[in-house]
Amino acid sequence: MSLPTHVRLVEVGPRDGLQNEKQPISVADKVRLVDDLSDAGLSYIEVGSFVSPKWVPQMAGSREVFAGIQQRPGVTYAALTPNMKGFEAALEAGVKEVAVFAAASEAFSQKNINCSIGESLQRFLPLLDAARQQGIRVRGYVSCVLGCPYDGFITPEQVARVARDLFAMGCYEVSLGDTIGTGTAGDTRRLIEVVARDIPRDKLAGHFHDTYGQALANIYASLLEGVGVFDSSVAGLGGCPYAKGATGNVATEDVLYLLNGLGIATDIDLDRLIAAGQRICTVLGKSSGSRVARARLGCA
Ligand SMILES: CC(C)(COP(=O)([O-])OP(=O)([O-])OC[C@H]1O[C@@H](n2cnc3c(N)ncnc32)[C@H](O)[C@@H]1OP(=O)([O-])[O-])[C@@H](O)C(=O)NCCC(=O)NCCSC(=O)C[C@@](C)(O)CC(=O)[O-]
Repeated sequence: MSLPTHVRLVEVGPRDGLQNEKQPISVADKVRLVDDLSDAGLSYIEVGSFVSPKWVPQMAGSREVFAGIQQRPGVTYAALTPNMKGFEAALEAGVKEVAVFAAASEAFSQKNINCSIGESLQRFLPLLDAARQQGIRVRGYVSCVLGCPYDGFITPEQVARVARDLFAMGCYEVSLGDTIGTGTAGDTRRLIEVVARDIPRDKLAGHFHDTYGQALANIYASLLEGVGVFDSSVAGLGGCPYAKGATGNVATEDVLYLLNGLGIATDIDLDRLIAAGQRICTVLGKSSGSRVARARLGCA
């Protein structure tokens, strides 16, 4: 299979990247991050989540962040919504695209959203119905596709069942999340092969955490399998509050460098992206998780 000529990057830094940060981050800093990312050319930005503030306190200000950002034409600003309550809050905040999130592992589903996989899918049904009526697009996530922090090994067939259900329910795209970053390129190819029996490859996305340093290899493997959408996080920020020890998503800067090297178009400006990452890293008081940013800034 030949490589795609264009790839869409879904920037999850403001959501996945920040949700696990313990220190308070001001709405102004979050707004600045989102605006910096759209300035850099990102066309899809996950801005926040409408989840319980008791579960993920850092996302409590998502409504204010949506109110503060400059919404540029052609850019999708999305939010996670686990249930109808979250969906309604997102609508009130003017959100035009949302994502629901399920897991391939029962234990992770319980820890993350306090219900079984089956119950989570039932919860999403009215949300997807309401979204259809309102003309809101819904993206679907499946977590733990290449391993679970509680259940360990996950088969591609387990993932395929949940992905197929999300797609059949009306999610226009399903993002396959290697939540704990243990997957390898071989695992990734086998996973896509199995999931693609039910879902067209151009409706799949890859979401790779870089815990074991395999994320770029897994993205390359996914490209070879015909997947052309990847989630990434500026400066490699992040981690999941319900997956202890998991590091951030693959850094957007590093993915962009890979894609540029393959001659795959993205319309993203690497220098501006690095600057956006540096600014938020300064706010957080940490160094960038992007190898490319560190090399370019002379601090590799
Ligand atoms: C799903 C629930 C709400 C269930 O949590 P629950 O406790 O079972 O919910 P409940 O319906 O029993 O309600 C309990 C309380 O939460 C409130 N509540 C209920 N829903 C909402 C809402 N939407 N927004 C705000 N508040 C809400 C509700 O009003 C009530 O408030 P109280 O009466 O106690 O004051 C909870 O477990 C939750 O919020 N979980 C979110 C976890 C999360 O955000 N995890 C990180 C995102 S997933 C991820 O990072 C993985 C991903 C996507 O990146 C891919 C990958 O890497 O794998």
